[in-house]
Amino acid sequence: MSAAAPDRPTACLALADGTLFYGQGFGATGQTEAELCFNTAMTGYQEIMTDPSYAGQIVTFTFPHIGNVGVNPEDDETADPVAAGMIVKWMPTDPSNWRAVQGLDQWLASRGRIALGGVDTRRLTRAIRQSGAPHVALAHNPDGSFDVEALVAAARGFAGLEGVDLAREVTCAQSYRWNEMRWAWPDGYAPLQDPKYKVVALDYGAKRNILRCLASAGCDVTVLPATASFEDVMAQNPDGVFLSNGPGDPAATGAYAVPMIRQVLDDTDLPVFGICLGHQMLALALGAQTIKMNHGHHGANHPVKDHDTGKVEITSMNHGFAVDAQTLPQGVVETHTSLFDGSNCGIRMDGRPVWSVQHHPEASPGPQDSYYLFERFARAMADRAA
Ligand SMILES: NC(=O)CC[C@H](N)C(=O)O
Repeated sequence: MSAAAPDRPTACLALADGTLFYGQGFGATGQTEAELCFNTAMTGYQEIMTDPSYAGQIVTFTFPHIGNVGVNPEDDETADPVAAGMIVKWMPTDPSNWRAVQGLDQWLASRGRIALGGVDTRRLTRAIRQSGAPHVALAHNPDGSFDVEALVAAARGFAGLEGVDLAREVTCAQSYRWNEMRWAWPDGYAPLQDPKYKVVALDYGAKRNILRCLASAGCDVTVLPATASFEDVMAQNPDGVFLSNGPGDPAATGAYAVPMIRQVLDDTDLPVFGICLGHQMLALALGAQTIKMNHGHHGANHPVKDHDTGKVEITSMNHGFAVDAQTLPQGVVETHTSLFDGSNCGIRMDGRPVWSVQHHPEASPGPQDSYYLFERFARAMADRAA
């Protein structure tokens, strides 16, 4: 199939500035509004689409061949796709992989997610880089008729992600215990074995592989809803507290998450570990500020420097906000920075086992260079118990 827009387009993407991209629709029909980002990962589209951190966003994949391996039940990061939609250069071909149970097209359709294929994703990516992540409306209509003015108006009407607490929408309704470890060939996910540390994980939109990595590092994880109180956390009698990734504006989620984290820091000596939104929550609780980035970081090959060891880790990234390193208070050390743009990628409290990173060490999808952070968390809990 051609990468050029088909003669009779069945989907249309409108940017708030009025730019239009026509192509071929797949997945669900209808219309959706969101912020648009691009992701440079070459693999892992199913994990990306089901990462709850993508709520409120449509993902443009810069890698042109997306959908080739279909979808399977093991690679979901949560029960349903959470990204609002997807944009690809080439229309997906029939899946060819022994793990596939469904094609990407049917999977998206059955889960109500709209997709657009056959557009020039390089042009779209350049537009995002130059002008910042745009607000967009994406319509898929098999009869090919589009009210373009209404579509542009819908894009302009999208309120954006700033000030929006999306963690509340994707968090679990009730607490639960996690009981699965990381994937190991040939057996797949093994059940939790011999956990040594009791960990409470605050679910702001947690990816399953984070919970698996914690389990593989020896943690018996109880997942609590994002709005859990300090008392709810302490009722679990934890050895450590984990703050998950998640969607939306950290400042908005911080309105209720920060006071709880502050109390953990003030009233306990528990090790604390945060990832992505959890990193931003910890930074806010320590008195720093977060900022909206131009087009964020979304990919699986981002170099990050660990200042403690001098080592560079190749990481998985997905964030549109960042911790403003200029606002880190005394007693908080910048531990990691992005080698792409120098933005903050990690902090730690001086002299305490309290730290967090902006990147995704669970790497689903992505390289596994940063798994050591889970083991470091386990060691901190062991040291505290000793
Ligand atoms: N992956 C995440 O946890 C993302 C955090 C936050 N929503 C951001 O976009 O920066």
